[in-house]
Formats: sequence, C-alpha cells, structure tokens
Amino acid sequence: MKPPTIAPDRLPALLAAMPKAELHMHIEGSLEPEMIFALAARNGVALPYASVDELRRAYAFSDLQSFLDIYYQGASVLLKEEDFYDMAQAYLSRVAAENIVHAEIFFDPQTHTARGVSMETVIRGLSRACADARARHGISAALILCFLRHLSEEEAFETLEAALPFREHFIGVGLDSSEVGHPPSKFARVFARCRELGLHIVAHAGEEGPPDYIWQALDLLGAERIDHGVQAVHDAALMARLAAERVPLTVCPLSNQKLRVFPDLANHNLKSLLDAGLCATVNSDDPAYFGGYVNDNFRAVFAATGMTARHAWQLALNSFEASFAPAADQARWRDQLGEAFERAAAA
Ligand SMILES: Nc1ncnc2[nH]cnc12
Ligand SMILES: [Zn+2]
Repeated sequence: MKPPTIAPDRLPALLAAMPKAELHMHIEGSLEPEMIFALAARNGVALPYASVDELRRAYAFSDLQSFLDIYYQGASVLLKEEDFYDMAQAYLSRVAAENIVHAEIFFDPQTHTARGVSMETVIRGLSRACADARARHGISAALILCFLRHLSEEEAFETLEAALPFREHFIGVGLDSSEVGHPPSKFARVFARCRELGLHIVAHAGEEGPPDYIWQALDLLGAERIDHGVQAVHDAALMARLAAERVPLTVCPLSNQKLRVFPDLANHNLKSLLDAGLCATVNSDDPAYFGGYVNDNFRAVFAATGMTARHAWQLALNSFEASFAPAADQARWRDQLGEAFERAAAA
C-alpha cells in the first residue's frame, strides 16, 4: 500500500498521531529528574545535587561515557519493586498518549544487582507495569535484558543465570553501556547460550564504535537488530548487507545529537539510511536525559532534515516490521497507520 498525499503543513500533527513502535529505550533512561528526587526521598538515598534544576543542569554531555556516569548515578534511587513499577508505569502511560502501540524496553539488571537489589525485585516491578499498561492503555510492552559491556563476560553469564527463573518475563537480550574498547566479540559465548535458550538477540553497535562492531554483532552474536548502527554509513559492504537482509537499525536522533555523534540534527544520517533501503526506525534511547520521547525525536529530526510524509510512513512500517511482536499485531498496526494517514489527508 502507498501512503496518501499529505500536505506538508499536516506532517507534524501526523507524526504525533500515527501509530508506531518504540524498540530502543532504556527504562532507567526514562527517570525524570523529578522522579529521581521523589524516589530518593522515599528511599532515603542521598543525591549529590541540591535540586531538580541543579540535576538537570548536569545533563550537558560530551560523549557516551559522560552521559553514562550520570545515568548510573540516577538509577541508584531504585531499590524496591514499587520503584521499578512506578518508573515503567510512568513511561508507558506517557508514550501510550503519544500513539506508541508497542514498546520493547531495555533494562540493565547489573546496575541494580551490584547495589544489592535482587533480580526478582527488578523484573517483577517492570513486568507488572507492562501487564498493567496493556490492560489500562492497550499498549503492548515487552522487556529485553541488557548486559553491561564494560563488565566481564563471566558477569554476563552470572546475570543470565540469575534471570532465568524469570525467563517468561523477558523476550530477549541486548548489549549496552561503554562501547569503544568493549567489542561484541567479548560476549560471543554468552550470546550463544542466549540463542540456545530461544531469546531474541539485539546489540548496541556503531553508536560511537566502528562498523566492525556491527559486523561482529551480526556474525558473532547473531543480532537480529542493531541498536544505533549509524556508523554503518562508513562501510559500503556493510550497508549493502544491512539493506539486503533488512537488518533493522534502531536509530535515536536526539541521543545522537546530545552525545555528539553528529554535530547537529541537520547532519544526521537517518534520511540517507532510509533512502539506501535500510530498515531504520526512530527511538528515544534515554528520553529523560536527551530532551524528548519518541514524538519529540520525530518532530526534531523531520524539521532538521526535511524528510517527508513518505519517510514517516516508512519509519512507522519499519518499526512494526523490526519488532518482535506477532504478525497479527503488526498487521493490525499497519491498518491503523493507513487510517491515520487517511485522516490526515482528509483534514
Ligand atoms: N545510548 C546508550 N548507549 C549505550 N548504552 C546505553 N545505556 C543507556 N543508554 C545507552
Ligand atoms: Zn541505547
């Protein structure tokens, strides 16, 4: 199906109104400064910031590591099952109102187990929020457990073991945290075990790291999706493979801007990735830290790069195709997308 013609002045409203899936967001990155302070007070955790404003002013990042240092500090207020529930509930109710129909949510258990929080506390809180969001808002949500790549493969194995009693609560595994110096090859054996267990496989690669890390994620980890992947444009053979195999890239424009992966959004390569036939999608990564949720990402990158309604159509379709959701759900969302475009064309 081809999208109906949309007047350019209708495009911003359509970007917000169209159904879409979010496939790359870290739930700990949805902790707004206000919630960090509220949870710190509730749990008696001391913060090195005097106020919400002072914390927000610290969100000036020069690269991925400068962000991660603050992000892990923010997560230190999460202690009880209720905290994990409240965080995920806040994210899901917010994005349901942004017409996200499906979310695949990353979580970083090692950030919490290292502080003495049990795997059960983390997973039960998040999973209950996902179930409640489906009942309350009609949004489907699933969890993806991420291994921290700055830690060892042995620690990743221990994390997997600790999570297996809760296997039915997560659909896959990913790889995140400090990329450069921690190639996918470091985790080949633990991902082989995850594949044996029937888990879906994704990995951050080519955010700041080289195209070789994307090859490794595909060939050594068996990644079904690449998170970020924007450095692929520097390798023509890799671009050809990603296009031919329709390996999805979960791109995060505002994150890339804030972490200075691109000098500004006008120079972001999302449009080139789409025009080269790649299955790129738009996502928020860590919305509380990078200046916006999914609709903010769509609005900003469209305004800066001059993409059109045809790109919006493709991005929404890609988000469904790239998801791990059942084919029947994807077909329903495609129908809803067609209806949203028809309404925008008639307006
Ligand atoms: N953008 C990102 N890259 C790697 N690890 C992350 N953890 C949270 N956000 C991340
Ligand atoms: Zn990420």
